[in-house]
Formats: sequence, C-alpha cells, structure tokens
Amino acid sequence: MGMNRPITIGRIDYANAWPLFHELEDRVEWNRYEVIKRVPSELNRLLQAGELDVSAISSFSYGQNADDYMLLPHLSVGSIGKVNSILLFLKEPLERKRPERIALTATSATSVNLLKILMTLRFECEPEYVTAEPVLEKMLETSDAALIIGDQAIQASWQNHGLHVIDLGQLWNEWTGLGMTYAVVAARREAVTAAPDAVQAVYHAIKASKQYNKMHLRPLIEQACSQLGGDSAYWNMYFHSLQYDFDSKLQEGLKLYFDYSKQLGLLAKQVELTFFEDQSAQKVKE
Ligand SMILES: C=C(O[C@@H]1C=C(C(=O)O)C=C[C@H]1O)C(=O)O
Repeated sequence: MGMNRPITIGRIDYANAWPLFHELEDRVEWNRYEVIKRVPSELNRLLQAGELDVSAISSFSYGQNADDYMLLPHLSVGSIGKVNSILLFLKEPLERKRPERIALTATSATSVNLLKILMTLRFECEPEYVTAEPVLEKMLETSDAALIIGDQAIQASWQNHGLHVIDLGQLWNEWTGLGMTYAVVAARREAVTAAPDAVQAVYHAIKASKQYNKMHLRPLIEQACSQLGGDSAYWNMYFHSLQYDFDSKLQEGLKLYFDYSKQLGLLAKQVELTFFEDQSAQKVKE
C-alpha cells in the first residue's frame, strides 16, 4: 500500500470553486501533494487519465466514469435556482425564435449536457451544437446562441450587449422544482485503494477549507473584485447563492439529470452515487 509519488489534486480555475479550495495548501496534512488548477473539461480529462488522484470535476464526468470514481461527501458546486455563471446568450428570445445553431463552451461538460436536456425535453428543440472557445462575440459570429460558464459568463452578464440571457440553473429549477449540481469532488478508486490515508487527508483539507471560507468570505470577495471586476455586493450574492454541501435535495436533482442524460443517450448507463467513506467518522461511530 501507499504511493511513491505526491498525491495530485485538481481544482477548478473559476471563482465558483474558491470557497472549496482557497488556502487549501495550508490545510493538507500530508507531506507530498500537488495542486493543479485548470478549467473543468481539462480536470475531467486528467482525472480520467489517472494523472490526478482527487479532483473537482464536472458532475457529468462523474456520470461517465462512476465505476472508477468515488464521490467525496458534502462537497459540490450547485444551485437551487439561479447559478449566475451558466448562461445561454441568445440573439433572439427563445419564445420568438428557436435557435438553429448553438455554440458551446469547450470548458464544460455538465452545462452543455444540461442545455441539451432542456432544449430537447423542455423546448422540443433540436439545434445544431458546435464546440468553441468561450469568447462570446466570436461564438455569435456563426451561431444564434452561445453557452458560456464560470468567470467569463459572469463578466459577459455585466456587459450591455443587448442579448437575451437565460440562466440554466433557474430554468432547471423552474422546470423540475429541484436544484442542480454542476461540479462534484471525486477520487479515483485506485487512489483510495492504494493510499486511503492520503485521500482522507485531502478530503479533510477540502472540507476544512469549505467550512472556514464559508464563514470568512471577505478575502474571497476582495480577491474577486480585484481580479475579475464587479463589486462586493455582487460577489457576496454569488458566493452565498451557490450550494457547496451536496445534501440529499441536491443529490435528488443530480439523479434526475443523470436519468435524463441516460434517456437521451448522453450517458451510456444508469449512474449510482457512490461515496468515499470518511474513516475518521467511522471511528467516531464505533
Ligand atoms: C457554476 C459553475 O459550475 C461549473 C460547471 C461545470 C460544467 O459545466 O461542466 C463544471 C464545474 C463548475 O465550474 C460554473 O462554471 O459557472
């Protein structure tokens, strides 16, 4: 047992994940580890390839690889209603004209499939989808609508571009009555088998970061204002509206999303949510 190399941790390179990862490095009680910061689609690829051991990933990517992964409990990025950073920008309102071609950001997996579910089942609309770099003006040169996520979506929402904007978290919530989880934190089962103590240490560090950051949002809000723009009222609202705990209500929303994904052939199999067992919690129970 054990690992002859550092345990590798992937963190999402968007503000939405700061409350999980800000100052994580100060909390990892494991001597050798490495933190890698990337956009979600890149983290999805690295965890799948075994180049990461534990990572925040798109929840859709968990659905694709559930046999190889375990979810770290009580960790997520989700929303019940508006998410504010997963936005469809349309040249014409959806009620007036169904888009024929939609450009999808190359950085996402959950949101692009969420959009496909909503378009097909909610609006009975089957547009052509094209993947593109998340640059709104460029995407709209050749498409009727564009989906972007994360910091770029937030910044685009502040511009006065005259486009119609749909928040996918809000649309999902109005349609299903449920919340949606866009990102989860997963460990490779191989890593759990080879180095359970290292995975446990990383899990505790992310949980401790989340607990601390939720009570101390001020430095995150200040960092967001200076790095990304906007004012503290905006970032206060943003961090407070995101759901980081993956409680049973949010799990219910994600299960429905996986069921629809299976129904539409976006996922090959039914998905089970399998959780890493917190060893220290076990010990306390005994
Ligand atoms: C809230 C967000 O959640 C995210 C959306 C993801 C996806 O669509 O695959 C993955 C991780 C999160 O960053 C966001 O990016 O704005």
